[in-house]
Amino acid sequence: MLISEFFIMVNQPTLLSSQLFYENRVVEVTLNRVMLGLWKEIETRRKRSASFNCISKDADHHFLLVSEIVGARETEEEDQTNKDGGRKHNVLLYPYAFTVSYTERTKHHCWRCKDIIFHCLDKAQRQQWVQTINNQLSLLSIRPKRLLVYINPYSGKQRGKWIYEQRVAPLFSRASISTDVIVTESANHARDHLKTEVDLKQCDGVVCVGGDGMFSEVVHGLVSRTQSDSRVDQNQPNQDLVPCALRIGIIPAGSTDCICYSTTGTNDPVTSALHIIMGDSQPMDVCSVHHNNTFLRYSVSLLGYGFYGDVLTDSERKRWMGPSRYDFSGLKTFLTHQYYEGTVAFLPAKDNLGNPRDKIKCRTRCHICEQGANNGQLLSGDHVYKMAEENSDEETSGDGVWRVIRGKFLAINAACMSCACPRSPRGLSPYAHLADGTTDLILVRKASRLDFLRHLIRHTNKDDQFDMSFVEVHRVRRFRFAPKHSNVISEVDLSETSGKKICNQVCTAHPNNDTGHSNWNCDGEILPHADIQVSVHCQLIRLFARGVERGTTFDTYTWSVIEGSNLSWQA
Ligand SMILES: CCCCCCCCCCCCC/C=C/[C@@H](O)[C@H](COP(=O)(O)O)NC(=O)CCCCC
Ligand SMILES: Nc1ncnc2c1ncn2[C@@H]1O[C@H](COP(=O)(O)OP(=O)(O)O)[C@@H](O)[C@H]1O
Ligand SMILES: [Ca+2]
Repeated sequence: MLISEFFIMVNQPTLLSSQLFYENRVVEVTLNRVMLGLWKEIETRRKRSASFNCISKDADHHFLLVSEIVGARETEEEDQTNKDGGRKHNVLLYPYAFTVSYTERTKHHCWRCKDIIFHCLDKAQRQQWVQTINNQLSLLSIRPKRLLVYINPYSGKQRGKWIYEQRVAPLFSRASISTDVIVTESANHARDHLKTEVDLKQCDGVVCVGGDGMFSEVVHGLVSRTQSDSRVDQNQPNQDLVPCALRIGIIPAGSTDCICYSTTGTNDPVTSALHIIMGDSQPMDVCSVHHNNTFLRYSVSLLGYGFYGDVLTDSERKRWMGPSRYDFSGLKTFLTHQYYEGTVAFLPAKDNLGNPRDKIKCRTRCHICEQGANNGQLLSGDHVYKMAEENSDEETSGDGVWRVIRGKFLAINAACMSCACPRSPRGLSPYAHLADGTTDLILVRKASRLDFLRHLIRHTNKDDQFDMSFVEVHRVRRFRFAPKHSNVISEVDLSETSGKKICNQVCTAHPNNDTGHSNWNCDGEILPHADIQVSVHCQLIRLFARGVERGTTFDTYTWSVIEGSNLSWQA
C-alpha cells in the first residue's frame, strides 16, 4: 500500500468513534468506510501489586481494513475470559465486550480467522459498535449472503462433511452467511440439481466441498444451465458460450485439489472459506471438449492422454485406497511405459500472451490474463481455419496458423492453469494462466524410462520439466487430437471447417483391433473418446478466489501497525 493510499483511507468520514478498552489500555477506536482504526492510545493500564496504574505512552496506531473483517459480534462470556487472557479487570471496568473477527495471512498463502476483543462501558455502546460494523460489511456488495453448498461425503479421505461442519460452517455463521447444504447421494447429484432444479436467483454463489471431480460437477451444472437458459447449443465446438453469473467456491477435501491449490496457493479449507466470505472473484478459463461435433465435457485443469489418462483409468478401480490410489497407479503406469501414436493439431495463442517457458507466473490481478480478456480470446464460430500437415508445416488463415504434429507420445497434456497441487507445487505447466483464454499443450514424445522419470521428478522440484529434448510445449487456443487408428483429423474433416482440402489425410485409417488407444483424463474423469476437439473459453466462470498472491508485502498484512506515525484521524 502506498502512503498516499493510506492517507485517503484515513481521511474517510468517521462513522463511529469511542474510547474503548483494548488489551491493557484505553484507546480511541474509530471506524470509517474503509478501516477500523485503533488510533490514539489514551492510557495504558498495567497491573502492579493487584492495583492499576495509568502509564501514558506514545502514539500507537493500528488499523484493520473493513474489507478484511469477517464480522462483529457480542463476545460470549467464556470467550472473554479464554481469548482475552482472563483479564478480569476488563470485566469489572468495561464489562460489555464485543469481538471483531478478521482475516490474517500466515505462511504459504494460508489465511486464518483472528479475533480482537474490545470492551465497552455500557450495553448500548457495544450494540452500536456491533451493528455499525456489521452494517458496513453488509454494504460490501461483492460479499455473498446466501450460498448453496454441495458436500461430496466420499471425496479424498471422506472427511468432507467433517471439514465443512467443523472448520467452515462456523466461519460462514460469523460472517452472517446463510447456507443451503446438500450432502450428495450419488455421482452427478450436484450437477443435475444445478442443471434443472435450483432457482439460481435465490443464491449468491455455489460452494463445493470435495475434490476436482466435485468442482467439475458444479461447473458442468452451472455452465450447462447458463447455456440452456440462454438457448446456446453446447454441441457446436466453436460456439461462444455465455459466462456464468454465479461464482463458485471450493472447500478442498479431495485427492488432488489442484483447482483450489492453483487458485489460492494452498489447499486449506479455512483459507478457502475466508476467500468466499471476502467475496473474492477470480475469472477462469474453461475448455470445451467435443467429439465429432458432439459435446463431451468441460475441463478447467488437466486434459491428459497417455500417462495421466492411464493413471486415472487404473486408479478408478482403486478408489477404496483414497488419494494414495494415484501414487500406486502412477508407479504402475510408469513401469508399463506405454506410448501412443497420434496427431495433434493446434492453433497457437497470440504472442502478447507470452509462452509456457517465459517464467511469468499467473498471480493476483495478472496482466497476461487481462490481455487475454482484451484479445477476445474466446473464438467465435464463424472463423475459417486451415490446417497444414507435418511437423512444422504451417498455414495462415484469418484466425492464425494451425500447426500439426504427428508422433509417438508418452503423454499429451493440456494445462489450462498451472495445475499446481501438493504433489507438484509448481504444477504441470508452472507459467500457465488462469484466465488468459489459452491452455498449455505439453507433448512428451517417446523416450527412455529413465528420461521420462527425470521429466516426472522435475514436476516435484524447481527444475524445468520442459528443458528436455523429447518434451515440447505450446500455448494454444484450440487443439485437436486423433489417435493413429482413427481418421478424425482427415481430409474430409478439415474440408468441413476450412472449406478447402489443404491437408492430406494425417492419420491413415487402420484395420485395428482397437488396442493402442489411451483415455483422456479430463479433470479426473475418463473420457470415452480418444479423438477430441478442444476450445478454450476465456473467463467463462468465476471463483471465490483471487489467484495466488505475490510475496508478503506491506499491503498483505491486515492488522497493521504504524508506530510513531504523526498521522491523525480526521472526520
Ligand atoms: C516420481 C514422481 C512423479 C510425480 C509426478 C507428479 C506430477 C503431478 C502432476 C499432477 C497434476 C494434477 C492435475 C490435476 C488433476 C485432477 O483433476 C485429477 C482429479 O483429481 P481429484 O478429483 O481430486 O481426484 N487428478 C489426477 O488425475 C491425479 C494425477 C496424479 C498423477 C500422479
Ligand atoms: N455421494 C456421492 N457418491 C458417489 N460419488 C460421488 C458422490 N458425490 C460426488 N461423487 C463423484 O465422486 C467423484 C470424485 O469426487 P471428488 O470430490 O473429486 O473426490 P476425489 O478428489 O477423491 O476424487 C466425482 O466424479 C463425483 O462426481
Ligand atoms: Ca488459461
